[in-house]
Amino acid sequence: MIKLHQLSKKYEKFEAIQSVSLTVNKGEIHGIIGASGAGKSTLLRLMNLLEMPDAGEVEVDGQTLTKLKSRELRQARKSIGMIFQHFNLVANKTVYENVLVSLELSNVLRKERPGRVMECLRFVGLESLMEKYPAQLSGGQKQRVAIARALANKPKVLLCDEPTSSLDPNTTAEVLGVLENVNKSLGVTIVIVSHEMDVIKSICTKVTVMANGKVFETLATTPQGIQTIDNHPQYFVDQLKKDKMDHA
Ligand SMILES: Nc1ncnc2c1ncn2[C@@H]1O[C@H](COP(=O)(O)OP(=O)(O)OP(=O)(O)O)[C@@H](O)[C@H]1O
Repeated sequence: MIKLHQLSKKYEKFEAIQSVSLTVNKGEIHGIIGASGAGKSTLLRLMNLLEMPDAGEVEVDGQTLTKLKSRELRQARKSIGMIFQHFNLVANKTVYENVLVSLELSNVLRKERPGRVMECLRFVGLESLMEKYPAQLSGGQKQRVAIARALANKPKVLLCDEPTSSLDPNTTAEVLGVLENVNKSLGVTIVIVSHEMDVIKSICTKVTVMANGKVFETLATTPQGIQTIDNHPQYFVDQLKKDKMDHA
């Protein structure tokens, strides 16, 4: 589904990505993990040419993006959705309007838009919040709006840049559940950049470890399942007391 061939990217003289080749197969949930500065986000942004490589090729769904003219690239990008750590929602638009924007931008027929927006909101379980504004939502709800917006154009690939890094453990679990559902029931291939090992282990079927702008290793993994924690205040008290005893 995604093939990167000897990709390189420099910022001034700094080589952020150094001749990286990587294949993401159709249907995978492919994790990318590594230390801060390893090049994970840059590599993800190269997959839809949000960053242009200095050298190498990017192929997505059989099309070599790096060879396309700007109009063709805009068309090809419709099959690549993206979500971000800080959600990137439009603050003065409602949940409904935030999803609608992506259909307006891609010139979907006007009469088809309302049905498609509602379909996406239903998928992420947010129909009842369609009139709310982003500031009225929790972090998990905001990320679900962003997922609905990314799904609006029926992408084949969803790129996720630290999608749960601003969220608490249970909200992380909620968002990971939605992403797993996007993969399983819609057949969307997912690439997820995270520095959180638990996130990567929970849903990924393949993981690439990056270091210093290079692929250190890519390995197949068995998803361990999504963990939730007890949200009851006594749980936190018990954990704090346990830690104190462990260090006594
Ligand atoms: N637009 C930019 N201009 C200059 N340097 C950049 C730019 N984007 C990234 N870099 C540098 O490239 C390197 C890789 O950055 P990148 O964000 O891809 O790493 P990362 O592995 O995602 O790290 P983190 O987990 O901290 O986000 C870093 O040293 C970063 O400072």
